[in-house]
Amino acid sequence: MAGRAAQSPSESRQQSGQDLRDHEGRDGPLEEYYRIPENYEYRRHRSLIEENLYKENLNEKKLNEKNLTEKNEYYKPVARMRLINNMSTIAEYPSSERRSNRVVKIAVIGGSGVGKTALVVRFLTKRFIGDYERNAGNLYSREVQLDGEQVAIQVQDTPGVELNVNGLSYTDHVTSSIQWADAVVMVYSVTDHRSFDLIGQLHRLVSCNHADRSTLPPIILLANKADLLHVRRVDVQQGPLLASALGCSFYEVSASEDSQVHGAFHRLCRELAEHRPSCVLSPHPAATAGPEKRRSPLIPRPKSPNMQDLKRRFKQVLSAKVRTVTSV
Ligand SMILES: Nc1nc2c(ncn2[C@@H]2O[C@H](COP(=O)(O)OP(=O)(O)OP(=O)(O)O)[C@@H](O)[C@H]2O)c(=O)[nH]1
Repeated sequence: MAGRAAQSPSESRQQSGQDLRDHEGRDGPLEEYYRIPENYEYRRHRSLIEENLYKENLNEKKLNEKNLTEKNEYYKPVARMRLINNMSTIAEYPSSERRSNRVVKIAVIGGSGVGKTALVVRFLTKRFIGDYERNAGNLYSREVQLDGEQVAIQVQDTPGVELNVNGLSYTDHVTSSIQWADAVVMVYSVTDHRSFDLIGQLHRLVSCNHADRSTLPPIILLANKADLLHVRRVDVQQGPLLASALGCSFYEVSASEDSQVHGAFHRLCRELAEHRPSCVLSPHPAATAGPEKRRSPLIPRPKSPNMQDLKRRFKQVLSAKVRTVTSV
């Protein structure tokens, strides 16, 4: 472990940490924990608007109530969406009471758009993100039970690597993630032969950049998007053949259908435990560091799309009142 970067590549970029509690893919704790409370300002606006509109026009009040209902409904899905969208700002170490002593660091590398982020999010939250947004490299964290031990798994998502005429094209983030990691997940998409073609070179990149150059870290190869049979471009046999040539485990997975994703990540953690049984896992920083800085427990409240409208209407109501007072 000597010589490894103590901090994750994303650590310095994390502006506002948020806790990721044990959500195990269940809606309950997730909603409960990430629910965004109505704030005072909003409640004040709402009551004033309701009161005045009721006096002014019943139909308009109905319309306003509809808006407010939509607004309240708006919070829940947005809160959940932001869990996904803001995972890069989630604290590396959950402030769970069940604090783990150990940390497993995994880097996920592969071509662009192969589904790295979708796989990480699927593994950590059991949810699928259908939207594509090119990522610049985010760190995700979750606590799990691994062979009876509470372990913090940190997964470093990395920007997509490209293959061009000069060879591999990648950012420093990719190499620093490999240096930081205890284990590596290489991903290609079965729908994109180019992403498969660069796996051999990615493997070389890992062997050149891993902190402990004498031995390779545990590596698994994932063939993602297995659900997209109709646009398949990489034969079923090619993946296992390449994996055995490179000496790594192979899984054909689908982040979209949650096929094999969890099993693959768990297998990697087990391999890691077998690989270095005594010093396999980095000690959890909290176990060695002083008291942890307190982090804000909630995700920043999203801006309401109706707030501008509410403010405008609020002003209208007030100016109407002023007019009434002046005319009296
Ligand atoms: N059908 C299907 N779509 C998937 C699967 N995994 C990912 N996708 C979709 O593929 C697109 C790219 O997924 P991402 O997870 O953003 O890919 P990425 O590798 O992180 O991409 P970069 O940020 O460019 O490196 C998204 O639209 C995902 O919804 C899968 O297993 N099946």
